[in-house]
Amino acid sequence: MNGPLPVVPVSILTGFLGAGKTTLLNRLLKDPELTDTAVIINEFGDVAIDHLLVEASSDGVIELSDGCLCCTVRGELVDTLADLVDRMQTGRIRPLKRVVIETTGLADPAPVLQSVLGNPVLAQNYRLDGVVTVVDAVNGEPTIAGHVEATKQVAVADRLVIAKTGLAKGKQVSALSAILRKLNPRAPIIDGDTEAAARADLFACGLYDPSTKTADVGRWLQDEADADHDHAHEHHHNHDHGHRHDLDENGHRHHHHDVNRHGSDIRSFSILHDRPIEPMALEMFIDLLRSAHGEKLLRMKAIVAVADNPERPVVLHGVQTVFHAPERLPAWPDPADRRTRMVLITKGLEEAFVRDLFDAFTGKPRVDQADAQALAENPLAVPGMRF
Ligand SMILES: Nc1nc2c(ncn2[C@@H]2O[C@H](COP(=O)(O)OP(=O)(O)OP(=O)(O)O)[C@@H](O)[C@H]2O)c(=O)[nH]1
Repeated sequence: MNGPLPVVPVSILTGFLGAGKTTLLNRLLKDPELTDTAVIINEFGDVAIDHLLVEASSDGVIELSDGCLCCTVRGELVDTLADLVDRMQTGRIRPLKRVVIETTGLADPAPVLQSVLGNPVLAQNYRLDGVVTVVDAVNGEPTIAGHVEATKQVAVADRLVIAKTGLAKGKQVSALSAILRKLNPRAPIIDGDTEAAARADLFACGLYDPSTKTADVGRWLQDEADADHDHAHEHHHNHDHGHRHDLDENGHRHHHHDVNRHGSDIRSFSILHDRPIEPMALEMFIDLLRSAHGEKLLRMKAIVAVADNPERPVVLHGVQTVFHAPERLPAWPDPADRRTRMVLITKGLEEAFVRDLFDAFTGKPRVDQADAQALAENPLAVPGMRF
């Protein structure tokens, strides 16, 4: 390619677990204005599902499922952005018009911003063109109250999109809007069901300017810039280790090592299953998990081979106590891998318990475990949850 490449705008799409980021992205990617957009998805956990569900051409979606935001950001994200420049320069891909980075729901957005804003090499080819934060109309208020990451995601935003307004009750949306306004006085609040949330210009925010945000935002970014220096040194010695980071109540980040733990009791794990699952067994497993432990289930995402039609997998989404209506896909996104994959992010709920429950319903025998028949006698049911 001749001549310098145009500087590519980078958008950050964030929001807590299950808020509706991928749904919004899928809608936006239908806008022809967003052709030649690269999407970088960072998933928390060891089995990635999101990239299968983003309806863009597969070579336009890059998956970073390292699981650790600050490692990913300092390493893989920067490498990925640099690699895209290289591919554009050597003509292997067409010049990109935009890059969208969808963070994990548990992401502290400050390190993501800092790595794009603060990297002198990337700054030659990219400019940070704004942060879009999705907030769940139903779960948003308790989520912000309970998770400092969610507060930070709101505070750094240039645009706040409230998703699932159609599911909200009473004054839920106005109460949530008042909270958002306090945390972020300037960002427009957009109803996710309106046309404004379906057009590419949602992403065109103009050069990211922390001075338009609350004083907290500037402080968090400064913390990251300072941590960058120490962290680079630390990683030089510890690169192969897992990693976790906790935020204290002021949003300061502390580093620890363990790949799938963000808080002391937050865990991510996955379940893989080779054989199609009977619809009834699946239904009962979900019913029991949701009704008995929904509060501890921050997120559940699954692509499932159901025995009644294994060629057409079912996608399941659980967000705390809310289970969304299951969706039948027309076919497997990757025909070479038709295994059931389930990713769970829990707070205070043990992996072994969930695995045993799943095994009981899918027929894996265990002498010390109630079988599916016994568990089936539990009369709990989720309205609308039928396969
Ligand atoms: N009714 C309704 N459901 C929605 C809306 N937005 C998202 N959902 C549902 O909410 C669930 C989670 O949506 P996703 O888009 O996967 O959420 P996410 O923020 O990408 O989730 P993570 O990547 O796990 O953090 C899915 O079942 C969606 O269909 C909305 O505006 N209205």
